[in-house]
Amino acid sequence: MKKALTIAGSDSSGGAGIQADLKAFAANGVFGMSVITAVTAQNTQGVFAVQDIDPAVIAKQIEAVFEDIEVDAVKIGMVSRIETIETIAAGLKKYRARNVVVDPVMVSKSGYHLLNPAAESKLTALLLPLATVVTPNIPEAEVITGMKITSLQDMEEAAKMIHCFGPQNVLLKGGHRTDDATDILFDGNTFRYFSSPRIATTNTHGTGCTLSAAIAANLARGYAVYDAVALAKEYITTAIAHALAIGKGVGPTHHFYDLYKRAGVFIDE
Ligand SMILES: Nc1ncnc2c1ncn2[C@@H]1O[C@H](COP(=O)(O)OP(=O)(O)OP(=O)(O)O)[C@@H](O)[C@H]1O
Ligand SMILES: Cc1ncc(COP(=O)(O)O)c(N)n1
Repeated sequence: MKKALTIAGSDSSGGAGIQADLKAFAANGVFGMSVITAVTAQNTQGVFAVQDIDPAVIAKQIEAVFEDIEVDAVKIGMVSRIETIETIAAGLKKYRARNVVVDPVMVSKSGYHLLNPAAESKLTALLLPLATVVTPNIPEAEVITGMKITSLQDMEEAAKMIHCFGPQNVLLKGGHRTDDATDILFDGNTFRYFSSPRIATTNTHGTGCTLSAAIAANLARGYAVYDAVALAKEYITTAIAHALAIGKGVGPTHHFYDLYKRAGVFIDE
């Protein structure tokens, strides 16, 4: 079994962060492992407290995993602050991590700053060059590039600019578009479009976490980047189409819809 590692924050409500990543890993056929960067007290309505994990403990978690287990892919999510980013970058370099998917998480759907704005440029400078794929959403791409993104042309332009920071591939996600949910993949030469209609649901907590973890799982299993993204896009679209009305706010996606359907366990919300 291939092994994938998520380096991210814990979401107590289970829809985003480490919890979403481990569910997405399991649903996409890999053994999931985790390095926790921060513990958040959050639910479908908001984030109420954050405790950053001591960088020495983050470094030890990375060491414990890589010294013992072959890591086939890594997904990076919430990285909170400068010390955390520096620790992760050093760890990934030390262990020559491969198939690295960086989700540059900045602000939660509920509006909480999961990344200290003072650390934004550090994330760009230290983590983007290590990425096989970086997966910004539109607001994150606007922060990274400093440009306003309102059209598919703007998305292409921003993807080109982000590629200059050193990732091998940029997947600019269109979840914040108003008409459809088109994501654009740029490998430095070619733009590839992954389109799906916009699904009318308010339950989209953790969509980006889930997509980036699924891409990492597919890379771990040996898929090329284009195929890894295409399969992950199908997976997230199904997870959103069958999203769960759990909690009083923005509910989570359904990480196991296809598996449950095949097993006849549970059909739909
Ligand atoms: N309403 C929707 N219908 C269909 N696809 C969607 C919808 N919302 C998001 N997506 C898709 O979900 C994936 C994640 O994109 P999104 O832009 O929501 O990420 P994100 O904002 O980083 O998510 P999060 O911060 O919640 O983890 C993309 O493939 C996007 O196109
Ligand atoms: C620990 C953690 N990581 C990432 C997100 C982003 O997810 P969303 O934008 O859906 O709130 C989150 N809310 N919490």
